Amino acid sequence: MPRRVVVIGAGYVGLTTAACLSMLGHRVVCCEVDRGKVGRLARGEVRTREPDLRELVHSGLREGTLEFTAESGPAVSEADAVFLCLPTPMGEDGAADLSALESVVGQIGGSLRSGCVLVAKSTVPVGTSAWIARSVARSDVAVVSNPEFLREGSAVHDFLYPERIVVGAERAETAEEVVALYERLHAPVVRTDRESAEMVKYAANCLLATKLSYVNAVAGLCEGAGADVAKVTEGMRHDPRVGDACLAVGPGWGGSCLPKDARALLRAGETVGFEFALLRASVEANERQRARMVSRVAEVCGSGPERCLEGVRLGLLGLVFKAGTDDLRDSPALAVARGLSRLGAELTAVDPGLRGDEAELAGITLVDNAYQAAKGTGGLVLLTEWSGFRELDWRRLGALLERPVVVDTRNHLDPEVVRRAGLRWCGVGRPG
Ligand SMILES: NC(=O)c1ccc[n+]([C@@H]2O[C@H](COP(=O)([O-])OP(=O)(O)OC[C@H]3O[C@@H](n4cnc5c(N)ncnc54)[C@H](O)[C@@H]3O)[C@@H](O)[C@H]2O)c1
Ligand SMILES: O=c1ccn([C@@H]2O[C@H](COP(=O)(O)OP(=O)(O)O[C@H]3O[C@H](CO)[C@@H](O)[C@H](O)[C@H]3O)[C@@H](O)[C@H]2O)c(=O)[nH]1
Repeated sequence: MPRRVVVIGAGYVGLTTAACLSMLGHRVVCCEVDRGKVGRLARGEVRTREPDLRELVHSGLREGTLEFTAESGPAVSEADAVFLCLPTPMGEDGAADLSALESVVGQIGGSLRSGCVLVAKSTVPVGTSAWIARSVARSDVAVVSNPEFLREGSAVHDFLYPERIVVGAERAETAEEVVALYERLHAPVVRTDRESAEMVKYAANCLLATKLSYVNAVAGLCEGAGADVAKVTEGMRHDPRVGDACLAVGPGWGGSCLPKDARALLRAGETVGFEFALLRASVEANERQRARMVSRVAEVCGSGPERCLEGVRLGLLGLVFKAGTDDLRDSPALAVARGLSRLGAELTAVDPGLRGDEAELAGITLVDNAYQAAKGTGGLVLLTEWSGFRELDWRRLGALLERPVVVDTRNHLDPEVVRRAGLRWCGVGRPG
């Protein structure tokens, strides 16, 4: 049955949720504090780089099932369900910063329609939904935890074809109201209490992070032992208990979620007297992985016996945290770039996801293509796995480079193709 839904926050999660729920037949109002963004979205200008998102927003606007506003009051007073899709970034002590959530809950609590369900979709520490319920302090409003599992770069697809929908509620009837919003998705539903739903999200993200740290560590071991991590992971992935996902080595894991969620879970453990040593080791291994990639580039591209990078020009292929996004938040690629810069390297980069006006790029020259990035440099460093990097003309690149070498921190390129063009290819955990 079509419902009146309000989504608060028009970021990756909020805008995707709003656009997809309107596509599923609900009447959606998306509230956003950034008035500039509201104006742009209302005109159909979608800057979030996600496949199919612009088309869904356009269709919702055209059909009149999707609206954008900066004023949440009128919309929430008529809504059957209000989704909180607000940022929960890392606070100073590592815990999730809930200030955006606190301020919105304080603002809207009194305006919610009687019978409305307030849905916490942001990633929040265990106990937050119960806290929201206490703050709203209304027996006629239910608070439900419904964490989101979409990945950037495939947000719309992940929302519309979820592996599972997790709904944590105090009462079965309220859970069913949220489940009904998604009925057209035919996804498996996990019904639970609010606290367990909140924990599912952290436990899942932190397991993925730990798996990534593990595979990066196996790559390090392969180097010393003379094994090839590509063959090792190929041999592992056939076992369904290991699974196919998160086995690609890289310069460490990053993005807006995994690092902050790992820190938040560690902090949450501390507050209840539980030292999550395994997770802490994963976080530390991830820091070492980023540093290891900086050292690797210095070994290969540095000069003199010290392998010094002072004044060495390097071309970087990719800066965003993974291919398919424009997101630089906690990007391992950017962290490695900064590490190289601290050692005195001069950096030119290309990234198909970036426009060039990003503040985080301080000191890195962004150019339009890999050939410009390579020209006159003492080596290329591949940091993000954009598919276009596989199609490059390596002979042409080799001729432009002062030193024909590429450090591939993601084992993304075909080493034979690169070598046939006369360049040295250095991967991670692989011979060469
Ligand atoms: N990005 C992801 O892939 C992803 C996936 C699953 C879950 N999450 C979680 O979802 C939550 C949101 O993440 P995101 O990546 O969409 O964040 P985001 O930073 O992309 O978007 C948040 C939006 O909320 C807006 N906002 C801030 N304060 C507001 C207020 N008072 N009123 C209205 N709007 C306000 C911001 O302007 C911004 O547009 C976080 O808890 C995150 O951990 C993110
Ligand atoms: O085989 C892999 C897979 C990922 N990564 C890296 O790991 C990080 C995270 O990747 P990914 O999980 O694809 O990105 P996100 O979009 O941040 O998605 C994660 O974080 C979201 C926010 O919580 C969750 O909803 C998703 O389920 C969870 O996968 C990135 O730096 C990737 O480059 C690898 O190095 N190798």
